[in-house]
Amino acid sequence: MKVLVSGIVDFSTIDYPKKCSAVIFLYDCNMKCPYCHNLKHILEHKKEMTVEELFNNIDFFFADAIVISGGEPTLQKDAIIEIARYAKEKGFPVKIDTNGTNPEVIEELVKNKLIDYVAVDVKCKFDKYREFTKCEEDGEEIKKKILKIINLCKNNNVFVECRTTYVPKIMNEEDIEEIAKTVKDCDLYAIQQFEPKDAYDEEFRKIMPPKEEELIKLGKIAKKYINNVIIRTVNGVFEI
Ligand SMILES: C[S@@+](CC[C@H](N)C(=O)[O-])C[C@H]1O[C@@H](n2cnc3c(N)ncnc32)[C@H](O)[C@@H]1O
Ligand code: SF4
Repeated sequence: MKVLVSGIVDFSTIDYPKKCSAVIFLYDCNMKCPYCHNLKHILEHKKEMTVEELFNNIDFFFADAIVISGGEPTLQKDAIIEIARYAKEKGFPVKIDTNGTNPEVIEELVKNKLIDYVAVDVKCKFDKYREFTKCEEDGEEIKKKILKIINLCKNNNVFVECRTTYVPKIMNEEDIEEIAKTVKDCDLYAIQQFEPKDAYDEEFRKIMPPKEEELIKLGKIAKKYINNVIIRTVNGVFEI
């Protein structure tokens, strides 16, 4: 089985909450989020390797967990199943970052007990989804898929985080309120501070990141519907 890999980070303290993780960035994506700081790198870097070669390329001196990210990792179903199995055999907890478009892939991981933590991005209000992310699905389809992932995780004791990267002017309080109402059953909702530096769309590189006070205000809106809400900023993680 070959995996298409765009990059590896041996050691991260921010990608798997409360753990030091190695992060595997898989090639390609089925969305084109204008704010994405990974997409350009992902599309420009593609290395084919076996799962064994992939793990031989990771320095496990510090890492005690594996994060499978990208790009959109669920586009490589067989590869992520093999990566997760390999990681579990070595005793590592496994987290996946996904845009939620392939719940059947998450189901396969969950049902085979290959995953411990699922982080699903909820990009914006659902009626803006197709225009904002250039995805194939309409907002209602995306909503059903995200809810399916939340249910799957909840029913199988897998921790499920939903998260939104908040871009000022493009998004507003209404987006956060609608998202929070929809994903209210998740274990954790995170509002992430947009970082403009490497945004895929150059117009987004000119947008200032939201201030912490703005994110706290949005967090309080989400908190009306969800118990466990945090904001993630360059300065750290703050509970609301
Ligand atoms: C690059 S995505 C990869 C996984 C998956 N495709 C997804 O969208 O969740 C990983 C995380 O980075 C976040 N992200 C992307 N661009 C960002 C930016 N410019 N500032 C802050 N977070 C960003 C996404 O919202 C997502 O939570
Ligand atoms: S944020 Fe995720 S879904 Fe959006 S373009 Fe980047 S990798 Fe793809």
